[in-house]
Amino acid sequence: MNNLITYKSAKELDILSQEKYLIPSLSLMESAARCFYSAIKDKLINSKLTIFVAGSGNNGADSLAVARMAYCDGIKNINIYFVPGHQSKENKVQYDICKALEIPFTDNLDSELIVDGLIGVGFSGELSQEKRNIVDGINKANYIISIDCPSGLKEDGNSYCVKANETITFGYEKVAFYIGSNINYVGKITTLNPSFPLTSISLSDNYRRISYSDINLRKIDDREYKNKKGHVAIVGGSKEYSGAVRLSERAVFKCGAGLVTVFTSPEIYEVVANENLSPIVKKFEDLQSSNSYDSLLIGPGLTDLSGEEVIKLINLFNSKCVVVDAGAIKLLGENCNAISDNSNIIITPHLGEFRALLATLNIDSSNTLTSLIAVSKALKGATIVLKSSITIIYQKGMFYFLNEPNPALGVAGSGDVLAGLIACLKDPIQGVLLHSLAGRSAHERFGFFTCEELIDEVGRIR
Ligand SMILES: NC(=O)C1=CN([C@@H]2O[C@H](COP(=O)(O)OP(=O)(O)OC[C@H]3O[C@@H](n4cnc5c(N)ncnc54)[C@H](O)[C@@H]3O)[C@@H](O)[C@H]2O)[C@H](O)CC1
Repeated sequence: MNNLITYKSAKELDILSQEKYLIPSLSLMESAARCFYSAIKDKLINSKLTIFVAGSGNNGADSLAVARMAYCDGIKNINIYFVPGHQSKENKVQYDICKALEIPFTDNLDSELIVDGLIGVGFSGELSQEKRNIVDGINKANYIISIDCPSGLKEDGNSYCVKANETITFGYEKVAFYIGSNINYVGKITTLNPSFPLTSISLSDNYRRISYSDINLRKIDDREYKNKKGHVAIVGGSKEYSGAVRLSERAVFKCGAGLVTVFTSPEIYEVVANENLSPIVKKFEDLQSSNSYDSLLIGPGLTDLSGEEVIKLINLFNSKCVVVDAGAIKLLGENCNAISDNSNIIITPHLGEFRALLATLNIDSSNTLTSLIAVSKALKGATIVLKSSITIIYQKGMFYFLNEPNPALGVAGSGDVLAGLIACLKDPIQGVLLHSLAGRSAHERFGFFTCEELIDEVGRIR
């Protein structure tokens, strides 16, 4: 798990390094520029002309410092494109050095390689038209390397910004990289530590990037009997969507559960009961107690229950893990007040379902992270798994991001499998990681795949 930080915290890190740990600002900047220069030196040598874009803040100062290091190292095919404004004191120092060294300045952005130091984590609000024109000019280059973050990258998505091929960021990756479609503007990410005393500073930020190395599935003992391996109740299925509940059920078994009971619509009871040999199959009305079950998954293919009926079942499992997916998610909004306190709900919406939920709950949708907090609060502290090419999990005040895009996972039934895994493991992070890893492995094995193949891959990995 890696920390991610907001722009505000990145600035705090800078200030703490200077004020508490007495590292001079120019010394941090020198280290930042030095490690940045080492990382891009080969590209500078091989470029006919590199333009260093420098704004008037410390991001611009970094750009000036890197340009100076390259120049002093004998790389003369560089120009500086300086954007005047209210200059920080470090910027003034770096600017004066570049002028004294007579490094050429230009007002032309035509170049195959651009180092983008227009604005870093000091960015707020919107870019002026003048800055947008500069961003457009930068974006015409063949290759762009952004310092710390692409200039103009907003923390709430919807950015008008530099589209970098690479971003070399200082200290920690920034949360902004993983919001909305921002990742498309960041390019390859490298994280360098200039000399921030990272291990001495405890950040209050609640953002983590998760990866496959965080997979930590409960080991199933050799002698474990089916009752010990977990019993999952699944409520779902309708005449229109009879496959969803079956995919969830198979995913639960392949994930290691010993027992699954499916509660389904009377209309498809025969189909589900006859075509599936492993689960116990019952009708919706038969679910009267949570006693025999470890968790509940409600929603796959569900169309025939009312909001009141869904909430009643969720509340029945009040003290246990409840995963709410697909057809049940849309019923939550209008009935959220009826959800019991202290429930352990995990909802798994895709972006469309999440937007619909925001509309029903009358929550502002302009900032993904704040809207996740608001939805969780409205649903009595629910955990939210927001599914997209970057999955965001919001749980108990923490945000977890998984950035493992896989076009093959965007296939009918993929969400039913994920919901099944989370219900079986009773852990959204482990469920999301296992689903993603199985998707990657299935993609390598089959190319594009069906969910039956994905489920088999879950069994192999588990
Ligand atoms: N020791 C250090 O100082 C280190 C700094 N690093 C680098 O510093 C930047 C952060 O620098 P800061 O001066 O705080 O801010 P920026 O340069 O990112 O931006 C300020 C600059 O941008 C202008 N601005 C802000 N918002 C807008 C807007 N909406 N439209 C137009 N212009 C805007 C503002 O007016 C200022 O001129 C960090 O990213 C690092 O690159 C290193 O971390 C090393 C140590």
